[in-house]
Amino acid sequence: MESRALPKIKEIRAYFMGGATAEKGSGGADYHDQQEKHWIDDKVCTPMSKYKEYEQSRQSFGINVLGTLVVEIEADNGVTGFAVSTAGEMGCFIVEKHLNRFIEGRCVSEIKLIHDQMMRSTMFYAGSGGLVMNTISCVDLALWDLFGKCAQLPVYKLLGGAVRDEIQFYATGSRPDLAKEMGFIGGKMVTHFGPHDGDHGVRETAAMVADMREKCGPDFWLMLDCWMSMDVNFATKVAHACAPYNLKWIEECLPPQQYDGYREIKRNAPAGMMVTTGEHHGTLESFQTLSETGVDIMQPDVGWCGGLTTLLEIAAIAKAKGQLVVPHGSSVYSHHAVITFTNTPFSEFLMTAPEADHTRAQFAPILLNEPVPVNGRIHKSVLDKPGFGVELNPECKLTRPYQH
Ligand SMILES: C[C@H](O)[C@H](O)[C@@H](O)[C@@H](O)C(=O)O
Ligand SMILES: [Mg+2]
Repeated sequence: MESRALPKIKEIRAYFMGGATAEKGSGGADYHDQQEKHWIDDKVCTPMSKYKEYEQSRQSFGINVLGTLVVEIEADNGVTGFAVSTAGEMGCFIVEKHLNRFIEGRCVSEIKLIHDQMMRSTMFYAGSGGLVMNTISCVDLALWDLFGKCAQLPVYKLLGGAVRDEIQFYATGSRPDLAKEMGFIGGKMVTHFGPHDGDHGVRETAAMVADMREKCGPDFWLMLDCWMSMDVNFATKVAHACAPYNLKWIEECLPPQQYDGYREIKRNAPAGMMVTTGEHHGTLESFQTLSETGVDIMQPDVGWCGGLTTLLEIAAIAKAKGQLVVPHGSSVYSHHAVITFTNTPFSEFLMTAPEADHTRAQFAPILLNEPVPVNGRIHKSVLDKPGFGVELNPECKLTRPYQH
């Protein structure tokens, strides 16, 4: 039986929403771009926190300057796939003025060839991740969405199908106690103190964990997300200060490339406490190096690491090493991947409700039909729609700044 002829790609288009040129609070894939008084911007400790003027708000130093990139790819049969990521207007330039040449005219199934050409052709300016890798990731995800829509299959079935009936989630936010009531398996909190706060910062962080342990009982998972803000000594002290409260893991203590530091923290961590990182790592090679440090969980963001094509390769590296791969919260783009991974027993759901007191779509408002966990879970049947199963919200004002 001949395989059905698949269409060719007619046009790729890039739009943006939010970012430095827009009103604050656009949300979307740049989910740090929220309104005032949101838990996600409440004195979260970052590498900038040692500068007093930037200590209170990550938006004050520009965490939300990029905005959302939307990539649309239309096939010659009229079917259109799309994806969103964090790259904004600058991502539009890269898509329309550089990457378009590798995409238009190709068959919708030539995802790996296009991915290789995007990676090789940007090597001279991509470095090891960041804006360019976010842009490539967004194109890759749009290609997978288009392929699924042309094949009339959900992406997870294109990848070989589910290895479990549902995905269980931990929640990232300021209220693990409420997350427990909503059925999540754990709660990850941000840290508010760093090395510049000295031992007072260690004590305050441990007190926060102790308080939440009191509220959540002995077995609910509690984790800390340090967002690159620490050094080896401070992270090690915090880990040991929180060990009595059964901290399950300490996440992203250091900047991405400090591999020796991660190896050191892993070596010095309390027995049984996991060390994790990865969301700001941006190439397959960096995950190979990270895997060799011995971290327990690698946490790539599928919208930032090179897309689904790279995430599949990262998952294989982790699997070979007996490590878990638990992608950074990236909505449907990671749900379709992780339900096919045997080394991803749970996943992250990032609470974008300002008080973290109810579930709200992570990329709200840009995706229609974006699923949220019910009782902390998403069943595979929820994913049974072509592609990634979401559509662009027509009410979101998108701008196409460049054409080719
Ligand atoms: C909650 C963290 O500070 C970040 O905002 C979040 O994006 C990421 O680190 C996470 O793991 O969810
Ligand atoms: Mg994190």
